[in-house]
Amino acid sequence: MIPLRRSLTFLKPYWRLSVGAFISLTLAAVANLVTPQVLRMLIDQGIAERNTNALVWLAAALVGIALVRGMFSFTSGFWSEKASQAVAYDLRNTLFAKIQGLSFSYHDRAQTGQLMTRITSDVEQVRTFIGMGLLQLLNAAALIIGCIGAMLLMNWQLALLVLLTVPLMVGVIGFFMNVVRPLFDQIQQRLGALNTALQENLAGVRVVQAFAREPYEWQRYNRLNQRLLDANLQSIRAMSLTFPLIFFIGNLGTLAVIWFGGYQVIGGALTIGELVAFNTYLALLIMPLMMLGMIMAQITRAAVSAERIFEVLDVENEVHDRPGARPLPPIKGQVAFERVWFGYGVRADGHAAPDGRHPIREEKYILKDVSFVAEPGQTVAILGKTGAGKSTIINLIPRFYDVTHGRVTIDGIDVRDVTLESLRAQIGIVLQDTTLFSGSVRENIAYGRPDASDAEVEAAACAAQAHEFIMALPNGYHTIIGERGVGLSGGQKQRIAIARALLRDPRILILDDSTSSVDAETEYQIQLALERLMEGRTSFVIAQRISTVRRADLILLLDNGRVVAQGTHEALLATSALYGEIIDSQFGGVREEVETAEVEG
Ligand SMILES: Nc1ncnc2c1ncn2[C@@H]1O[C@H](COP(=O)(O)OP(=O)(O)OP(=O)(O)O)[C@@H](O)[C@H]1O
Repeated sequence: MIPLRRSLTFLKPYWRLSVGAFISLTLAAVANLVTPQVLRMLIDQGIAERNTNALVWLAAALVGIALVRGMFSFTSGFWSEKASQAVAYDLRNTLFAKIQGLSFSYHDRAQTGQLMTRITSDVEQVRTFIGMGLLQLLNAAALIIGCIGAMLLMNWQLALLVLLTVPLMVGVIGFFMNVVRPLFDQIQQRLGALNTALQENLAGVRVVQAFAREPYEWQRYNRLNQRLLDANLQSIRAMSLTFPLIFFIGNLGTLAVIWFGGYQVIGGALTIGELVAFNTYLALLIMPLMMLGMIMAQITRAAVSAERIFEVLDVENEVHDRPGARPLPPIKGQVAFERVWFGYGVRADGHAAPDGRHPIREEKYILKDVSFVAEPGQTVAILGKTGAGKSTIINLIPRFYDVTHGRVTIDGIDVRDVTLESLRAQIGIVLQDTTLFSGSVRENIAYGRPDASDAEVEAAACAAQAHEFIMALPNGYHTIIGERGVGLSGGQKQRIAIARALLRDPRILILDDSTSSVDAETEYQIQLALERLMEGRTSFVIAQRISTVRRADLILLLDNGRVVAQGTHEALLATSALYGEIIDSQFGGVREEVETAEVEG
C-alpha cells in the first residue's frame, strides 16, 4: 500500500480540489445520516400523531436534505474526478520523461509493451482510485462510523446484535483481498505481455507477412489473450462469490432488526419511527460495507499498478550526469580511448581491469583494453568480423553506455565529467536504420535544431543531396512523412538523416557508410552527401565500403573485442594478415585491385 500512498503525493498541487471534494463528501454523508432521524420524526410525530402540519414540514425537510445531498455528491464527485485527471496527466508526463531518459542498458532489458502498459493502463488504475476509490472509501468510512454511532445511541442492545454481523463481513472482505491481489498483479503482467506481442507485430508486420507467419503470430497473440481472459475471469469469479456472501450476511442483520426490534415495538420499548430509522441506518450501513468489497478490489488493483509505476520511476539511471558535471565547451574533436574495458551489464564496482591473468573474467568483456587516438578532423574506420565490437565502440563516445574501466576522452576531457546534453549536442549520428518521426520533412531535418531557419534547412538538404527529391514531393519541405504521410525510400530517408546531422554541425560524427538496397545513382549521391558530412569532422565509420577504408586516416582492426592492429590501409596491408583476410572476405578481392593500382601508379 506504500506505493499507493506515494501516488497520493501527486495530489499535492491540486489540494484545493481535494479539500473541496472532501468537504462536499462530509456534508453529503451528514445529509445521509440525518435522513433516518427526519424519517423517524415524520412517522412518530407526523403519521402516528396524525399531525398533518408536521407531516408536510418534515416531508419538505426530507426533500430539502435530498437536494443538499445531491448537490454535494455532485461537487465531491466532480472535483475529485478533476483532480484525478490532473494527477493522471502528471503521472503520464513524469513516466514518459523518465522512460525517455533511461539509458540504453535499461531499454535493452525492458519490453516496450510492458512500458506502454504502465504508462496507459496502470496510470488509469491509479487515476480511478484517486478519482473514485478514495472518495468511496472515505464516504464508506464516514457512513459506517456515523451509522454505527447513531444505532448505538438509539438502541445499544439492538445495535450490538446487528453489529455481530460486521466482523463476519470484514473477514470475508479480508479473505477476498488476499485472493485477488496476486490476481490483479497477474492481470497487469499479462496485459503487458499482450501489448508487447501487439507492439512487436505492428512494428514487424512486414516481416511477419514476408515469412507468411500470420497463423503463428495469430496463435501467439490468441494464447496471450486467452491467458489475460483467464486471469480476468478468475478475479471476476472471486468477486462474484464475495458480494452475494456479504449481501447475505447483511440480510441476517436486517432479519435481526425486524425480529428483535419488532418485539420491542410490541412491548412498547421502541416506537415504529425508531424501528424504521434503525432499519434505514442498517441499510445505509450495509451499502458501504458491500461497497467496501468492491472498493478494496479497486484499491488492491490500484496498489499493484502504483507499484508498477514507481518501479519505473525509481529505476536508477546507469548513465547520468555526475554531480558537478559541467557543460562540454566547444570542442576541436580529438577523441581518445584509454585502456577501455567494457562489458554489457558488467559493473565496475571498484574492481581493477583484468590483467590477463584471469582469462575467465576477461570473457565478460566485449571490449578489451582498447586504446587509440583520433585527431580532430580525422576519419576513423572501424573494421572487424561480425560481433567483434564495432558498434560497441561507437556507443561509448556519446555515452550510450559508460566504460567499465579506462576512459573515453574528448579534447582530453573524460566524457563522464561533462553533461550528457552538451556532449551529445556535439556528436552527430547517422546509422543505416534511419528513424524519422511523423511530421513534415522540414521538421525532421530540423529535429536536432528546431530553431534553424528555412535557408539553413535547405542548405543542409542541398549538401545532403536531398533538396531535389524533396522539391519533387507534393508539398516540398512541408510534405508530411511517416505514419499518415507519404512514404520515402530507404535512400531518401538516409539522405534526410544526413541533412539532419549536417544541420547540427557536430564536430564528431558517427556513421554507418552502408548504402544497401539502393540503385547506383542513389548510392553515388549518398556517398557524395556522406563525404560532405565528414569534411572537417572527426568521423567514426563502421566501414562497409572499401573506398572509405582506403581514405581513412586511421583504421581500427577489431578482433573479439581487442584492437589487434591500427594504422592506415597501406600500413595494415603490409603488417596484418587478419586485415588482408577481412579485406578479402568483406570487400571481395579488392586487395589485388589495390595492389595492381599501386603497381600501375
Ligand atoms: N545491448 C547489448 N547487450 C548485451 N550484449 C550486447 C549488446 N549489444 C551487443 N552485444 C554483444 O556484444 C558483442 C559485440 O556486439 P557489436 O554490436 O559491438 O558487434 P559489431 O562488431 O558491431 O557486430 P556487427 O558487425 O554484426 O554489427 C556481440 O557479441 C553482442 O552479442
